[in-house]
This record gives sequence, C-alpha cells and structure tokens, in this order.
Amino acid sequence: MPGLTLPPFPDDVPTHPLLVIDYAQLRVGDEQEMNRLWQAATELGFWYLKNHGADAEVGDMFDMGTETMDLPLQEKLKFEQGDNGVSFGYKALGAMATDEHGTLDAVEFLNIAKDDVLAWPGRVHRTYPETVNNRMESTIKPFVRKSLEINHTVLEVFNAKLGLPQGALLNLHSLEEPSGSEARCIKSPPKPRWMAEQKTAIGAHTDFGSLSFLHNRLGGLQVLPPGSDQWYYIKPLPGLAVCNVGDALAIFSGGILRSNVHRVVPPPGAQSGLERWSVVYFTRPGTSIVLHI
Ligand SMILES: O=C(O)CCC(=O)C(=O)O
Ligand SMILES: [Fe+2]
Repeated sequence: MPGLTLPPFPDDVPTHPLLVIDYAQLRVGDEQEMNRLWQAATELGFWYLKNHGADAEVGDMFDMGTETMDLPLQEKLKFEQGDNGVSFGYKALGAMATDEHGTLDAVEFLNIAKDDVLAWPGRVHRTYPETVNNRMESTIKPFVRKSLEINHTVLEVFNAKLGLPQGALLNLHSLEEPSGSEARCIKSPPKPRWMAEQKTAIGAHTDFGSLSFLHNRLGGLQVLPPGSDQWYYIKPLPGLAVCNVGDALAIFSGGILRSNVHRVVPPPGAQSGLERWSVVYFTRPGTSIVLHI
C-alpha cells in the first residue's frame, strides 16, 4: 500500500515492454505523441501513460479501498453486485471462475458506477458502503473526473486518427446518458500458507468496455501478445498508469484498435506473498449504444 517500500519486480521473468505515452503531450496535441499512442493502441492495445496528473486521486482511492475491504464481510455482502449482469457493487473472493475447470478467482473487488458518483448525493444505480459514501466528494468524484478527462482526451485522438466526424466517439460515451462506466478497487490477498499452489487471481479476459485506466504497484498483470502462446508480465512503473483498449472500442473502430487478452496472476519473485491492490477506471459506452460486430 502507499508509502511502503516494495520488493522489486524481478528481472528474470518474461516481461513485455509498452510504449510510454506522455499525457501532457497529448493534451497539447503533439502529433508525434498522437502517432505513438495510435501505434500502441493498434499493435498491442496496451500502453503506459505518464504525466497523467492523477497520483493524488489514485492514492486516495487506494485508501478508500483499504477502508472498504477492511469492513466485515457481512457488511460488504450487503452491497453484493448480484448476478443479473450488472457489475456495480461488491464481489467477494472466489465468486467467479477463472478457467474452464471452474477454478475460482482470488480477488475481491468493489465497482462504483460513474453515474452514482456524478449524481451523488443522488443515486442512479445503487447504494454503497459508508466508507464509499464518506469519500464520494473528497476521493471518488475527483478520481472519476480526472479519469474521464484523460480517457476522453484519448478518445479524441482515436477519433481524429480514425477520420470519424468530430465528436463521434465522445457521443458514444456521453456523460448525459447512463452507462456501465465505473471505478474499481481490487484486492488480492496473499496465498494462505496451507494452499499448495498460487491461483490465477483474474482469469484470461478482454475488457468489455472502451478504455481502461489502471494503477497498481505490484506485478501480476500479464498479456498474451498477438501471435504468441506465452504470457508476459507488464512491469508496474511508479507513477505510470497502464491503459488499454476494450472490446467496445475495438468494435467502434472496425477492429483497428486492439482489445488484447490479459489476466492477473500472483505477483512474481520477491513480490509474491504480498497483498496486491489495483485501482481502475473503466470508460464504457452509453447504455443505448448497440454494438454491431
Ligand atoms: O489488477 C490488474 O492489474 C488488472 C485488472 C483487470 O484486468 C480488470 O479488472 O479488468
Ligand atoms: Fe482487465
């Protein structure tokens, strides 16, 4: 967690490099930076983002996550996401399968709808634990607003590169319309001593929305690059976000932007045995948008 000195990410595990995109350069419309973002988003669909200016907001989100996950399980289960296909709410450890054998996941997480955050103290989708309500104004709203600004800037770059009419991609992610967009905090506990093998925390998947803005301090995220049958770690770099394209944006772009498969395994090397935390913001299309494949 914040402030702790973490054991280093090992240098002897297969690791995939990512282009480092400078958000400050994107903001001023730097042509070269936009080209590099385009390259990253069309080749692997993943990139690091530096100078995003959300460090303080992300740090507060980790604190909010700790306060929430520290609540008694009984309390967290009152806000369970349920199984009607809506992801907002709490998901307990081991509630999902990670593979075809039914091996259960090893993460608990909390999803907070962008619509509930922006409507606070009103409510659009559902209610949340007190630890969330108490930080809506101070922590969650600032994080959501920063994430929205960043993801919308990225969408505008893609809009230009795809040669779409002005505002076309933004209109598919309009703030005027409810959507599945959400902030997520994920906790993976360390492996219990009695367990022989470390489990995959989140099984292989693509993100179903448009853009993901991810923050973590420990390794464990892996990608399966196109044409490869080997998983590669993405090394966490302090202060850099990991961003990726999801399925909806791949569809909107006619398959030009890449939604790549990834998964989360226990942190490697000296980092193994530590609790792993992530904070993510997912930008997803408005609920009225139909995805044509
Ligand atoms: O925790 C991570 O590093 C990635 C999480 C992820 O892929 C997801 O929540 O969709
Ligand atoms: Fe993901």
